[in-house]
Amino acid sequence: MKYVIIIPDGAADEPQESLNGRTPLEAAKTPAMDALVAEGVIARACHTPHSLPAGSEVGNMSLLGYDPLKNFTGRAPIEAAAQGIELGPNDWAVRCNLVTVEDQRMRDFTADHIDTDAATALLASLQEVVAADDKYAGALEFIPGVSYRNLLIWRGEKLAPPFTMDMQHTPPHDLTDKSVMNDFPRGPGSDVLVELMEASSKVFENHPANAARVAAGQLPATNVWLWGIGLAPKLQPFAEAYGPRGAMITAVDLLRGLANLIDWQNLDVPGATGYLDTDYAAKGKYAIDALDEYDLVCVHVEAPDEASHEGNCEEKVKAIQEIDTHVVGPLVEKLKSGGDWRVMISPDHPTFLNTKTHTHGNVPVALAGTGIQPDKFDSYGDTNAANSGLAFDEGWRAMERFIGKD
Ligand SMILES: O=C(O)[C@@H](CO)OP(=O)(O)O
Repeated sequence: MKYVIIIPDGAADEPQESLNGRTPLEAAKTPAMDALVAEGVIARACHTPHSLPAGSEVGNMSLLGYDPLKNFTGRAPIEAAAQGIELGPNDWAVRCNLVTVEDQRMRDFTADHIDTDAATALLASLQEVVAADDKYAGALEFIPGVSYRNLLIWRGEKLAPPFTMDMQHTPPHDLTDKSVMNDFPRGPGSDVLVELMEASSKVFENHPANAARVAAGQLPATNVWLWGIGLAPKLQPFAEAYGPRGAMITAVDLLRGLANLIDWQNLDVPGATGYLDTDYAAKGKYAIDALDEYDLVCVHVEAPDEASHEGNCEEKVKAIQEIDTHVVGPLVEKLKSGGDWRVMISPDHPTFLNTKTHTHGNVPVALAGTGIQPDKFDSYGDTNAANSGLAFDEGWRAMERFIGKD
């Protein structure tokens, strides 16, 4: 049996006035996804339990078949796993966005999609300041990632951090256009993170990397925004838990990290950006090739989520259509030319265009292929999922149904 999972990140949404009351998934032309539902089933799943953040970190863990209520220990340590960063039992990882805050409002949680070189230069300067300050005892390491997605590692053996998981922190993509005043890290032990954010403002203010950005008509990175703290998780290898040997295609460290943690191979695809300009066709092609080698191939596409964070309905619909044309269609054609197969399509969480952010709630899940008896639905979308008799209230259990273990 060959298995394919396709994750259109954040694709689930509410009905939109501009789409005549349809949701983006319903308005998009998705013949390949609709055909899968027509020959298979549509269900709904909740991948983000209410007691946890409605984030991709929780949603994707659940989607890959791991109960987040038992396994989730924070977002940043998953991203650290993507970079092969070893975390000891007392080491904390913290997500370190580069952001643009203006007049205490979150103008851009990506600092205008800052380029990786500028991000690296800014973080290197911040690292120098922190390294020279004895009170941090050499315990803090700012690690550049890609663009605005970076990390801070806090080595607990050198200096026990004052915070715990009880500290509250807000993802900057939840703050677009909003005041940041009440959303700095807060609660016991948070002062040190607020202090680092303030220190970064001073270091970045007159930094040459920012000067060059402003001269080029781009927004500067005004400071780091720290969130997503956590300790290293331990996940059972997927092959041990479910059987198939998997591979992941994604542009973002969060999914790469999850893949590393469950012992899947990460496959690099040139042109995969994690944004609206990603090369959808390249992702589809690499996934097709990977099926020759792996039992299971997962393709994650970040674009629908990014369009939602920008409140851009047209781009969201377009991203969904591109996924259908260049990823779902060609992959299903390849699967049907071979032996037994199954496909699952599921977003990780809804991302509402209206609020520009994630929300808890159900996502539509399409399941099709060998041994899956069709239901009465014939198109992929949020309303059909809501009306389906098949629901995975614990979203991670959809994997058991997909693999045939339930
Ligand atoms: O990586 C991130 O910072 C966010 C926004 O880009 O991603 P997601 O919305 O998928 O959590």
